[in-house]
Amino acid sequence: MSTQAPERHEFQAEVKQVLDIVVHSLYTDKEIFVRELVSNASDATEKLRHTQVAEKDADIFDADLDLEIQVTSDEEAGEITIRDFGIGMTHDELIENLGTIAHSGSKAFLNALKESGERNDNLIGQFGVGFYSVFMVADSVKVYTRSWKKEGECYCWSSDGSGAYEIEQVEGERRGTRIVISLKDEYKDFAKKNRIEEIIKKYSAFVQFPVKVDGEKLNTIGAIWLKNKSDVSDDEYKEFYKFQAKAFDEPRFWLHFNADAPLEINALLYAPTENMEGFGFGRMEPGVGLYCRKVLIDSEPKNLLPDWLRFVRGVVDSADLPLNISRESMQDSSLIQKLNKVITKRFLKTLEEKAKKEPEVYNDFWSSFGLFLKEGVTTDFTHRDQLLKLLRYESSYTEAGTTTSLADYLSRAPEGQKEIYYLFGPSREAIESGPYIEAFKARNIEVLYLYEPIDEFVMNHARAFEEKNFVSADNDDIDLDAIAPETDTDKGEALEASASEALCSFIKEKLGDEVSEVSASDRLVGSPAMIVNADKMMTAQMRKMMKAMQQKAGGPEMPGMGGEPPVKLQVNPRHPLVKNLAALHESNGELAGLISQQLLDNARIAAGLLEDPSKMVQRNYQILEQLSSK
Ligand SMILES: Nc1ncnc2c1ncn2[C@@H]1O[C@H](COP(=O)(O)OP(=O)(O)OP(=O)(O)O)[C@@H](O)[C@H]1O
Repeated sequence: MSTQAPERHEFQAEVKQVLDIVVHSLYTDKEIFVRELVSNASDATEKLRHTQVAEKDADIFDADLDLEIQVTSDEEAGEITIRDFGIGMTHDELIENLGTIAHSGSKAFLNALKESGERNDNLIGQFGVGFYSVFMVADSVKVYTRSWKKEGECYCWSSDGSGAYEIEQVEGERRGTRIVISLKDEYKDFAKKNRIEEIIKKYSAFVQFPVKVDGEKLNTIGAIWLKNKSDVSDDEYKEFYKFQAKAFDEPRFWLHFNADAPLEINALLYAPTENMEGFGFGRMEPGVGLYCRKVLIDSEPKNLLPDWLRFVRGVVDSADLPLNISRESMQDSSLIQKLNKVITKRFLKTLEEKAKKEPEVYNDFWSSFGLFLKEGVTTDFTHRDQLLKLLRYESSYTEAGTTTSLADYLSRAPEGQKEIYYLFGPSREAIESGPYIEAFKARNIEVLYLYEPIDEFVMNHARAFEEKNFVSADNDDIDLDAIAPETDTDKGEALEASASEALCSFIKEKLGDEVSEVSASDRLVGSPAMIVNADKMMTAQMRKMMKAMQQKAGGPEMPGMGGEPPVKLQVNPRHPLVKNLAALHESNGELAGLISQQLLDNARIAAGLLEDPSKMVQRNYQILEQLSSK
């Protein structure tokens, strides 16, 4: 019997949007509404169980109820009821949870919808619209609920899925939530007992509480992470991944292990196939659930794994966890730190083994998730050495699209090579057509190719691998001749030393403050000139990137970042253009001056340093004009 008149509430605008799409969608797997509601029932029951164990003297309403999920149906009336004895909801929680879009699933759905820019029914299946999915099949839905807190009332929330819902106070509900679904005529089939049984078996095999249809328990698999590996089939592992991570992809691989020391741990960790961050869905939240003897402590514990492993999904169960500890203090506890250490180490070891025994699987993983490992190198000192072994890069030795490890790189390096060389560029083609690689190629010295902005930070943070420093190949004081002689010695005559000196001082005079030094170099083979970097800490690219970041942020200038610092220019005394210039600067100083300027700008382009080409284009015309007049 109602003690107050029903209240009418409008759904929040975003919920209306979701409901409109859900109700009118042509998505074919309508049955997923059962999965969503059973999963909500299970979550609510988990929360209740956690309260029971964590707060020994919590005053729980209806404390003696069994923790199970009951499903009943009435085929004739076209009705399904899903009931749990979980935490239930108060009046305000009903409004917050079922009237707004505060929860994760529907939010991700709306974002994905915006991203894909068009109506895409499949997104419902991929992201799950949670509770609202019931309106794909229901005419009306009633949610009877009673919160676990001793003091409280029972309520009935009801809606037909159009713009509004009602909340009414009712009497006599037990603790938890009872959802009564009145099916649309065309979906009355779902109320058939065998149909609902089939759906529950399909989607709810891993639910941690008994799911009973008309009193008969259907789900039997339960906590597979506590089982022996030999008792779990690959299909069960895959299904559990989809269930636990609410994933729509397959797992790439998984790691199932238990340990007794220093802590008792049962863990099942998955590497997903898809990198959702790569799809532009924003930063992933950690998704490895933390359990103590099957009791969920926290589904998204923050510090259980390092941040750069946030793509990993799965379950960690430790019998050593104290249950009566708040989630907040749990996050920083030394126990979590210990778990973190053990699990991270094991996961990294698995990656190392994959790389060794199944290189294709690892390389595939690397191309989707390598960025996370690179992030690890730059942020996680503890695991840096292990992570460095897992890095993969293209190089001047590999084919396009294939990569090398740092260890393999070193195994090929000539005896005298004390450093690991890399070049950063937008693509393989860009790096290979630039001037920097020439001298290395001419001596068969391998250079790693870095394509992503984070790579330079990786090199900078890591500094060295197996005591060999990472050095950018555009650095000015690399003594290549000390490592290996040039293989092709037939490069034509070089300018006389005196002529070359005279030319360098002419160029320096013409370029003024734009260059700090001009010198002849035998590092160049096919290019006339290049800019070399004298800053050991920062490559020119990195300097440019930091400056851009700074300008974007509108912050104060970092020291050493203001204006363009003068660059060091090296010219190739064997190159015909340079030889011509040596003769020209005596007969036609004006044209030789213009060509010197052009040489510098071309070298800037090759180094990725030319920001405004307009001056260069004007000068280019001047040069062409002078040449064409001859
Ligand atoms: N049976 C239930 N008992 C108690 N609370 C519930 C129940 N069903 C839903 N809720 C509440 O309503 C909220 C919204 O549910 P919904 O299924 O739409 O999203 P969700 O489960 O939070 O998100 P996701 O589907 O991404 O896990 C839940 O977060 C929960 O707080």
